[in-house]
Amino acid sequence: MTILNGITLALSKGRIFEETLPLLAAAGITPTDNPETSRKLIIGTNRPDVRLVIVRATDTPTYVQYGAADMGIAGKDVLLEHGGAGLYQPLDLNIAKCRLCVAAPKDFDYAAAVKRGARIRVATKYVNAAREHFAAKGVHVDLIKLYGSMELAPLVGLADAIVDLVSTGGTLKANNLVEVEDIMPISSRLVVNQASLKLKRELIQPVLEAFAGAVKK
Ligand SMILES: Nc1ncnc2c1ncn2[C@@H]1O[C@H](COP(=O)(O)OP(=O)(O)OP(=O)(O)O)[C@@H](O)[C@H]1O
Ligand SMILES: O=P(O)(O)OC[C@H]1O[C@H](OP(=O)(O)OP(=O)(O)O)[C@H](O)[C@@H]1O
Repeated sequence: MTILNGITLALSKGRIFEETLPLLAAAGITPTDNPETSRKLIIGTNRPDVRLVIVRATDTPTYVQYGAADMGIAGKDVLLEHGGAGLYQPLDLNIAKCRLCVAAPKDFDYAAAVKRGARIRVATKYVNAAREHFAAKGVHVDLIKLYGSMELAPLVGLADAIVDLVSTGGTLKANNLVEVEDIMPISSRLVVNQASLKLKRELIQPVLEAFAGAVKK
């Protein structure tokens, strides 16, 4: 349940939590525990009217959609798969930046396979974004849903290619894969429950403005 006289913000551990700390600081919010070391899933802050809930990155939009959290921070990749129902997305926070791309083993000629209209087996966690991308390009694919370690799939014959997030390119390189198509840039967005925005505007609006002022261009 959300706190009636306050706001609940859903965050995932790791890069989103770390990169959100400066934004929270700009809004005058300091968490009282570190989710990396604490096992607590509800974390208080220096402000009695603001609390954090620690969720899986892919679950953030769901908590906010159903009002279990008033606000949250989620990657565009996650929002594309969720669909965005019930969510207001007022702000690109420009954090957790990476890109969604198609990658394949060095010896797989992706361009040639596309050209001859072959059916390509693609493993990914991002089936909605992948389906849309390949449909727009007229590429025939069989999508295989995975929940992580996509880079392994082409190495063991599960797929010809993958759709995954890339940042430094280090993970692709370590697994002898190369990027063959860029799909879109990814960053994390602030999401707000549409009802909370109306009912708790006086609490949410200042946080929104502080975040907007602290966003790095
Ligand atoms: N290598 C990366 N560099 C920068 N940002 C990234 C990178 N990988 C993922 N992200 C972004 O950070 C978000 C959170 O990633 P994180 O690794 O914390 O969760 P996850 O392991 O992908 O999700 P889940 O725990 O639900 O499986 C992703 O949704 C994406 O938008
Ligand atoms: O291009 P790079 O800088 O190597 O980053 C890309 C990797 O980052 C993400 O994984 P993450 O680090 O989130 O691991 P996880 O999916 O196991 O959480 C993504 O799924 C890639 O595997």
